[in-house]
Amino acid sequence: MSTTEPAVELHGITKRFPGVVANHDIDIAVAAGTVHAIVGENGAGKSTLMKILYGMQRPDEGTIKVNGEVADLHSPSDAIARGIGMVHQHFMLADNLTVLENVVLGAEKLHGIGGGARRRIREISDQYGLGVEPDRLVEELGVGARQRVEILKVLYRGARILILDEPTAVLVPQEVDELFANLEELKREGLTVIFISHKLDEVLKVADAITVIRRGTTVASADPREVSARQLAELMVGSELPVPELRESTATDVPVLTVEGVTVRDATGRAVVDGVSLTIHEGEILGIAGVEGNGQAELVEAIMGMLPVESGVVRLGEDDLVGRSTRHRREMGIGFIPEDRHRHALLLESPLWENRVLGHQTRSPNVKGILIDRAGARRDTERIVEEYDVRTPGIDVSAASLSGGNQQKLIIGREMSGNPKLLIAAHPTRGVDVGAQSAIWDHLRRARAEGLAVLLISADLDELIGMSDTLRVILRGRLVGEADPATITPDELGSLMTGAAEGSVA
Ligand SMILES: Nc1ncnc2c1ncn2[C@@H]1O[C@H](COP(=O)(O)OP(=O)(O)OP(=O)(O)O)[C@@H](O)[C@H]1O
Repeated sequence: MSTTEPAVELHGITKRFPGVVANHDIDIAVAAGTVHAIVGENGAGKSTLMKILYGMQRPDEGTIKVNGEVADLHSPSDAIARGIGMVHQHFMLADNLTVLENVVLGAEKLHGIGGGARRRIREISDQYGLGVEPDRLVEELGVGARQRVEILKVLYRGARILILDEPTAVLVPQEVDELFANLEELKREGLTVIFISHKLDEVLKVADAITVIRRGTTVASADPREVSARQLAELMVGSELPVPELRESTATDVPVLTVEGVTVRDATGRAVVDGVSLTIHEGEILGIAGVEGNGQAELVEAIMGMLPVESGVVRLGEDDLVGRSTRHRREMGIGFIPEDRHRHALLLESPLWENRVLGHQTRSPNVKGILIDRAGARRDTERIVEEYDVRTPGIDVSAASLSGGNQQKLIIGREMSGNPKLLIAAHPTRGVDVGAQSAIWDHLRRARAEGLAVLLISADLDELIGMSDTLRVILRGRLVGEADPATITPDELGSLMTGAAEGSVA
């Protein structure tokens, strides 16, 4: 470890929200020129801490030092002025603009909007091996390339300290390797990277130092050369490292979901889902692997009735779903965990118990006659909070006040209630810590043993391989391959997903 001044020192940081102490007396020193990982359970306080360091939130107590100087950060622009940049998990780029336009937006004063800016972008791209082309349209770029644009955007503004929020959640293994190579470049140039991750094996691979946060406070510093993923998980949650595994098949030959020749077109007439056929049986989990943006989201939306299908058949059991509303489909027995929980699964400003009712307002225990049964809904929300370990001070706080992982646990509890026949699960454990993830996998396994059919979409290839009975690969809207989850490795699956390998891997 370097003996120079730490790039960032957080000392005695405390942040309170009504009913919750999100950060309590946190001390962290991040050495300059290193990659420093922050790990911890859902709700441990990681995002809050990063928001404080990026000036988005003010601590109630404590001091922040940047390069040895006390920094009073009132806003992200204060943070940027100190050389701190943040790359959010949800990319914030405008699709219909070029890379250059995206990068200079709001930073026109630095190098203009023309040749000077283009030169600077090329310079940064070359310096750190980012491979960013200033004149490409962002919509033409894959996920990994977009992330590199986000990183470049931050560097363009002069950041020497980068905060990355779960940067690998959306990447396939090959892209993760590329990102890590980029981080090495940044380090070599003396930059400092702080990142949050739930993927402990990746943390061990790339971090120089690890800080574990538990229930709002720093409980340990771990040396990645000396701890195992299991030990790290134990430091975080005090329990064993789970593995997603289900080998004994419970699949029957009773079809629950039948999709035949389904095609969906986007506004420009392009087939985003192109003649997709699949069947999921009782007790079967069918996983779909694909690089984001290859039609899996549209397939899910077509099955849920959120996008019209141009042709093809979608059946639940014997019942034709085409033309039915999303609400009707839910009432027929489909649970739905959408990809974008903020847009499609939660009313952020509403209390947890109202979110329990959302999408389930016509079903027990939420109704009595034709009226909402407030007491019934509240009781059932308490049950979900208990069974799914949703960390919250109560069921009357707003969904917005929960940490990301705890919001997700609430949604899963809601969608698993009422014993659905089919569960459509898009990235069910994204942003969820290892302990909660294993609990969710257990819930899914149990429901599967009782006959639940699941369509699983996930960017977490270990989850996809570990949980699926049947594994299909989607590429440019078509199902292009089938893989055997018992034998395929994440790397092989990643190659199928990017089209680098053809056909099926037995
Ligand atoms: N704006 C807010 N209002 C009230 N409580 C909040 C707010 N933001 C965060 N909290 C609470 O602070 C605690 C820490 O949340 P934070 O989002 O920092 O956790 P996290 O470690 O990032 O979790 P995750 O891994 O689930 O994203 C949680 O109990 C959360 O409910």
